Amino acid sequence: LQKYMELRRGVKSIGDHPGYRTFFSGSSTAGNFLPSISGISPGRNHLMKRKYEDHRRFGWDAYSAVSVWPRLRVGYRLAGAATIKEVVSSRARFPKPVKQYGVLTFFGKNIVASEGDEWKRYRKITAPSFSERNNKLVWDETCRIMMDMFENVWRWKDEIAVDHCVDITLPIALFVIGVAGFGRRISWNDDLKLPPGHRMTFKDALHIVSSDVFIKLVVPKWAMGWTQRFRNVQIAFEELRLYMLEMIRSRRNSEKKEERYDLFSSLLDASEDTSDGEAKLADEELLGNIFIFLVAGHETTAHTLCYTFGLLALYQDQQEILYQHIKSIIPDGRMPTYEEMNLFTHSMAVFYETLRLYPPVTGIPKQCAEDTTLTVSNLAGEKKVIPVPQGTDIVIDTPALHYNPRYWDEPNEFKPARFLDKDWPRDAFLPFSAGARACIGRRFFETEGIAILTMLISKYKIEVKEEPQFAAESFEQRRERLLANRPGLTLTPIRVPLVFKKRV
Ligand code: HEM
Repeated sequence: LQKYMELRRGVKSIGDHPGYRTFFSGSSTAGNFLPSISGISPGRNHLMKRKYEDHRRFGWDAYSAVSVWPRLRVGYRLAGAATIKEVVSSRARFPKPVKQYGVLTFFGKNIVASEGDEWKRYRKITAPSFSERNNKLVWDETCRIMMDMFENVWRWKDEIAVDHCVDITLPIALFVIGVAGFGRRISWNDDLKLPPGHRMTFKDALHIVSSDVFIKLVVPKWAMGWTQRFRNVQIAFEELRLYMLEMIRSRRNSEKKEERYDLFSSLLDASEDTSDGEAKLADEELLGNIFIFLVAGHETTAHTLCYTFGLLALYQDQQEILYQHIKSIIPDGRMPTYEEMNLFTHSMAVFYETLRLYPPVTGIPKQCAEDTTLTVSNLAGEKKVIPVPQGTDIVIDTPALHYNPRYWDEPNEFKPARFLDKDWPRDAFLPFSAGARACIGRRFFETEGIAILTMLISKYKIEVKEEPQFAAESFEQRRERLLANRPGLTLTPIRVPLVFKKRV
């Protein structure tokens, strides 16, 4: 009865604006496991599963979500471009709920898990690291990694089949962040000997930390010794920390400082330069921030590449358009250069269309800092002012925004050309968020992604791997199977089996 009264109070505080009324909130631990059950939980992964459908059902581009366990939570899920713009541009009124990110501070405080003056300081110190010189490094190193893969791993074979495309995209993204983030070249056939005093190579530590970070997030400290996998994760975290401290020490001690443009070195330099009176980063903060670049930049990139390859395998006509465009810029198949990056407009359009359909971050949380209101609208063009009490959870529902038919014609279709139109609706495309807290690594990803896509498509044709058990499926069934996803740290493709065929 008490919970029922709480629910009534919550619903009243938002003027009974339509939406979910459930026992568990969608973002609670239980809500992350339970399926959709009326009155109990909106369901696991419901933002991506429902896309725009809940907004259509509740009649507005913002619906409410009121839940009572373990405490009363009142929230809105936004899918209207103008309302979202208002939220992301008012950082003081709608700050980031940093408590939800506390678990990302194992190595130290950082730019993702902070707000207010602390965040401002981190952003100011880290932003210059994402420089033009770093982008060029990203481009050159990505091309080198791809060439290394063609020559030494694929050995220019006519056909390469993979059971799950992330088996390729995760290592590529890891190698790029390894060199452009940490300043350490690691490669496909890396058989580095274990350095003295270490229990794991840098490559293994980086790989385990970035792919199993969720274990560290969900398993309590006292249970980390329970299984071999947990133990390895624990060791990998300790080892990565050790490697990073060694890197800091060796660079501080080296007499002649060579010019380096990886994020780690730039951050180290910036944190030592206190000429403008800014307090320098403590070692813990340096570790915290560089670690967060690894977490934020690895999986997002790898999963986006995986969806891109999957979509191009399904839509052969789109792949051919892309191939012809790439060929028109590098007809002789040579290595593309960083200076040419902006010419690959079709490659960028393919990425944007992939990110529209499969945004890696499906809900961007904000919290309301004061009693206020928001204006929302709907498909019929009606407007309404809704009350937003202090403490309301706001979620920018990227899948709903990206599939909202007000902005996107045939939203379920894969049509990269929509991004070639100079008037495409920028405010309705938020895979990198927007405003002051937008992704700082956007250009890093775009540089890396375009280099990978351009090199791969110019040399190989991507097809769906044929498997006898799926021989009779329709195109729609095949698309659904290939692009099926589950929630993880970021939206995670389940299994994308592909074949890469060498172009003649
Ligand atoms: C497809 C690729 C990527 C996507 C879709 C993506 C998406 C996002 C989103 C949605 C946010 C806002 C998160 C929030 O408000 O909680 C964000 C923030 C951030 N991203 Fe990315 N990201 C990508 C790649 C990268 C890369 C490659 C890096 C670094 C190398 C990076 C570093 C960061 C950092 C440090 C922040 C926090 C910025 C701040 O709070 O000031 N991201 N990203």
